[in-house]
Amino acid sequence: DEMDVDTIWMDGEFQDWDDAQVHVLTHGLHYGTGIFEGVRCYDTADGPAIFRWDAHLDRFYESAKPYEMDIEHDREELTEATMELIRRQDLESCYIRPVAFYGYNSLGVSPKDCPTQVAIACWPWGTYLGEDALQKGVEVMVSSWRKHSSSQIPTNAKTTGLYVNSMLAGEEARRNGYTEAIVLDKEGYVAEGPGENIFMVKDGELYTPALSQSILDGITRQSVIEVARDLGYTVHDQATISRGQLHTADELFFTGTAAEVTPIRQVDNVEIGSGTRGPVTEEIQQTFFDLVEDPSDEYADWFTYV
Ligand SMILES: Cc1[nH+]cc(COP(=O)(O)O)c(CN[C@@H](CCC(=O)O)C(=O)O)c1O
Repeated sequence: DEMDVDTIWMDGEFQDWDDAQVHVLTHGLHYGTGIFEGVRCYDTADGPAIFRWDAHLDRFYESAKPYEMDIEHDREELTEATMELIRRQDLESCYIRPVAFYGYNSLGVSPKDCPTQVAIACWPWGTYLGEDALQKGVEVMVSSWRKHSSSQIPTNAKTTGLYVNSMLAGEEARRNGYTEAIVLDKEGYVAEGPGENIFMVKDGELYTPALSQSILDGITRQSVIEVARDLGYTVHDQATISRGQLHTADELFFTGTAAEVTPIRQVDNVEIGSGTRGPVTEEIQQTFFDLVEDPSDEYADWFTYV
């Protein structure tokens, strides 16, 4: 059914979608000084539920800290606003985008007297990397652009300005006929995707780059680590993965709120394992989707019902 969205919460009020606007001299527009979240609400067996809302809220407030952004709305207000947005628009499942940014006052790199603005929008968002991506996997290339280093910018903060690096890498891949990129860190080790974390399967064990490797501490990454260990897998969650290991991996997959669990079937035209979704990837993907469809008691606290 056509779920149209028409409302955005902005600075404490619900506004019509088209009225939720900012001035062209907004600090965040000129200098990338915004922080944001990507969260999914799933239509579970017991109704719409937001996946790991508390962890996403934690990260939202943490991301603001390096930039001294003062988010003047507390967790309860942001939670209530989000629930109301979902209810008002009859969204059973949706993608939720909270954003905070330095607004309009004076221009100049220092945001000195610019207000911090906050907005939340929700919309239906299907499979992030294409319809058959979840089943068949995607073809990626290793980008010629490297990830910014955590010594140059807080890569653990989900900062809007960081995503020019993601756009450069992702668009380079798509210009070359691939669905997505894999981005190496400045030392040349595997970091993550433009909008996803990455996992490698080798000899039945899972590996994912260390948080020190200039990557975002993904909440889906955290969830997959826990679920995989509960399934009995050994998970090396502070791994260093070289580019060469990408080609000799048995399996590779992306994780992310938007990407969920997406298999990678080729890197730079080299087939990975069987050249399609691998068995470990399939088991973890299936467990993830079963979980968000019908939450089990074990992970009950990962779900905030609308
Ligand atoms: C750079 C990056 N790394 C890892 C992740 C995975 O994090 P998590 O969602 O907490 O598991 C994301 C999420 N990317 C968000 C934005 C996507 C977009 O296109 O915008 C997302 O998946 O919502 C990233 O942007």
